[in-house]
Amino acid sequence: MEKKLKFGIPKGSLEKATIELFEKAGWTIDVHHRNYFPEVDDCELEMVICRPQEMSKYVELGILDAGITGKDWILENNSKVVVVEELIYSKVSKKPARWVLAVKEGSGIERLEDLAGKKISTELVQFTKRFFEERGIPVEVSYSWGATEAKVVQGLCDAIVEVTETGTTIRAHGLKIIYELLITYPQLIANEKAWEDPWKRKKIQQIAVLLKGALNSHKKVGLKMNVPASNLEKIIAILPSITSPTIAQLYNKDWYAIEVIVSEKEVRDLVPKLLELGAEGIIEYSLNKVI
Ligand SMILES: Nc1ncnc2c1ncn2[C@@H]1O[C@H](COP(=O)(O)OP(=O)(O)OP(=O)(O)O)[C@@H](O)[C@H]1O
Ligand SMILES: O=P(O)(O)OC[C@H]1O[C@H](OP(=O)(O)OP(=O)(O)O)[C@H](O)[C@@H]1O
Ligand SMILES: [Mg+2]
Repeated sequence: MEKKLKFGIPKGSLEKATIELFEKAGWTIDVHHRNYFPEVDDCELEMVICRPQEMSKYVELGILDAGITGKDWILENNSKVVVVEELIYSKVSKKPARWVLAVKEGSGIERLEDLAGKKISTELVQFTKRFFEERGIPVEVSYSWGATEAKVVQGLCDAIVEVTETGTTIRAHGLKIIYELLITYPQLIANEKAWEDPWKRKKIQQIAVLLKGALNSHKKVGLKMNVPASNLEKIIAILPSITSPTIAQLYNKDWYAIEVIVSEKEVRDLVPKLLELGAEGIIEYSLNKVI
């Protein structure tokens, strides 16, 4: 029988970034209009689009073998799953999403203790309840279906526990962050039984390595150049190489070819220095993966 791994793609905030990451990693995922079972160009994979809030429950139950969701929802659900890899990406940036406690500017609420007896609105109810219980601060936590920032502005609650990436929404509502509860990244999680199955584990690891490799190549480029033997050491000394440089002697010449991976923004300062030291034929190329 043909083997397949059932893999969950998060719907919503992370969907686009996740599909783009898979593309860079080598898998094309085609989402057909209003269909939650996208096509993927790998007969060993079956993709399912699933709400990130529920993903860890499905992975824990084995309905999905593996999937990607935020650390926040795994903690909220208290799910028993294998965390295979933390993947550093977000909705629009590589910055982490942060769950913060925010209040109306001028509310007089400055510290966690000031919230005793007050109302908090959030999507992350269980996590927030546990957070305040552990600190012995009695608060009333109620579930918000979204657009949470508006609720504190309207006076429906005294504070919110909300996720923020760029800070735009918090700023747009004139809110003030008074505490950071959790930094969250997407995590690749696996069902415990699936992880014990050698075929499934290998497939999950293949995905993890390639997704990580695709993320590692972010804002990095490859540089290739020829350098005279007389300046080889000087040139190597100024190369901010992420990996050790590859060096090969050119045929029949007192010259060497050097290849390095550097961060994209270092190139503009590096190139003039390399030219000064006699480097020639400098080539910069983009990278898909760094593994
Ligand atoms: N603006 C954001 N920037 C970065 N990450 C976010 C943002 N909003 C949500 N996330 C992260 O994406 C995951 C899913 O978010 P969330 O639970 O809010 O659902 P959603 O994808 O935003 O759906 P919807 O768009 O319907 O609200 C969570 O792990 C969360 O941390
Ligand atoms: O810091 P920022 O970059 O502004 O991002 C934060 C906003 O993004 C999410 O909203 P989402 O789009 O998920 O809407 P929702 O309120 O319907 O969940 C989150 O709930 C914040 O409102
Ligand atoms: Mg949301």
